[in-house]
Amino acid sequence: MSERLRIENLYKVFAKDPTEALQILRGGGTKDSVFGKLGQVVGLDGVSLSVPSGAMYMIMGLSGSGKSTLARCVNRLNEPSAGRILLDGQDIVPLSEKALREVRRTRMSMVFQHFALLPNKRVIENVEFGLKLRGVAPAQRRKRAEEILSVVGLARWGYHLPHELSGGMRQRVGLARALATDADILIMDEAFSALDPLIRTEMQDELLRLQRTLNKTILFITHDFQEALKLGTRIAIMSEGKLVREGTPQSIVLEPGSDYVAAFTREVDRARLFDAHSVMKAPTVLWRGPNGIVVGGAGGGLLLDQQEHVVAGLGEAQIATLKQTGELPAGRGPYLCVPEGARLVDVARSYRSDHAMGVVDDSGKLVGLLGAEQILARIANLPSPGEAA
Ligand SMILES: Nc1ncnc2c1ncn2[C@@H]1O[C@H](COP(=O)(O)OP(=O)(O)OP(=O)(O)O)[C@@H](O)[C@H]1O
Repeated sequence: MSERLRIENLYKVFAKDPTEALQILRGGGTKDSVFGKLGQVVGLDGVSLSVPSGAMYMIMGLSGSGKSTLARCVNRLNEPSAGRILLDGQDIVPLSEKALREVRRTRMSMVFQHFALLPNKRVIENVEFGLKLRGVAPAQRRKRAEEILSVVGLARWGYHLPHELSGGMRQRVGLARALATDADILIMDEAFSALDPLIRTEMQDELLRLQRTLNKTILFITHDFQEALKLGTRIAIMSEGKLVREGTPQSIVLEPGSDYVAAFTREVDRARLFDAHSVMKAPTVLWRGPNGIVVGGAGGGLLLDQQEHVVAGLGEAQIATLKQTGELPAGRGPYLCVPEGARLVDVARSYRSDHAMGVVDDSGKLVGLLGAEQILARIANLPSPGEAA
């Protein structure tokens, strides 16, 4: 996946002259030590990250950790004190105010927590707003706004005023306004945090649905780890202005790397987070012949064709015979195959103790084998069987 946004050693000190604070930070000092010595607040302390094109990239952390400052530096509402922000390879930090306005108008859109709609303008005019700023002709922008309102499920609400809509609907308008400009980067700052829990879940599902077709690069700020896990393709966790952990949701829960991050992961529903790929074992080849390949697994084995697609199961007795004789025995056993992206909760539902279970990729090729022990160990957060504690 190509890189859309890259942040290199970004610092933000809220001070007229950040020189001394930067020296302290670069010399290993902390946000606290800068405040203690200089009375200056550090927003960002040497943050570097890379956002792939099409990512739903979550910036997560406790209040005051620097999430909003990071987002505001990216769209340059905050002036970075040092560092580079590369948008498709171009550093936007040194850009003139005029060039910056152009970047903001055409390349990035914001969705805010409290919607930031114009209260006296109808919904459709709010959605058109970014296009108007870009100088798009009235008829054309109206058509685009109508299209995008129907994408977010508000086709019938265009001629209402924002206050006539519920909170969830207003946030759909905020989303529609951001999507209407066709900017490829969306910055969503706690966009769903003000919504009631049920509406919030609905909006999260809606965003996931939209993202499947829109494929935007989304920087999503949240203080809610569950939201980060649900939406994120990658998560960056911040503390005291620093980026303390970055990775996929599964990798962060598996290896938090610090007590600060581990504290977020305790309540995670592992069965819904982890997939078959994350716990499967590499297939062990037991036999290879002109008619296929036999690989071993819990509850028996699997017979594969030469393309490594599963064609049959082999029971434990048949595997024992094969091991004794070195010949492929007659008779076949039951088997199951699950896609590598299947969540463990669904894998567990289909599990049968007397079936060998294969994990297959999109083309149906076997990529791993799965037994009950691996599934249970991951759900219970125990070391996987065979793994050191
Ligand atoms: N304009 C400002 N002037 C001075 N300090 C600021 C300013 N904006 C933010 N800060 C400070 O920078 C630090 C990071 O704040 P920021 O708002 O980025 O955190 P956050 O993780 O987004 O928190 P929250 O979830 O509460 O919004 C905090 O210590 C905050 O007090």
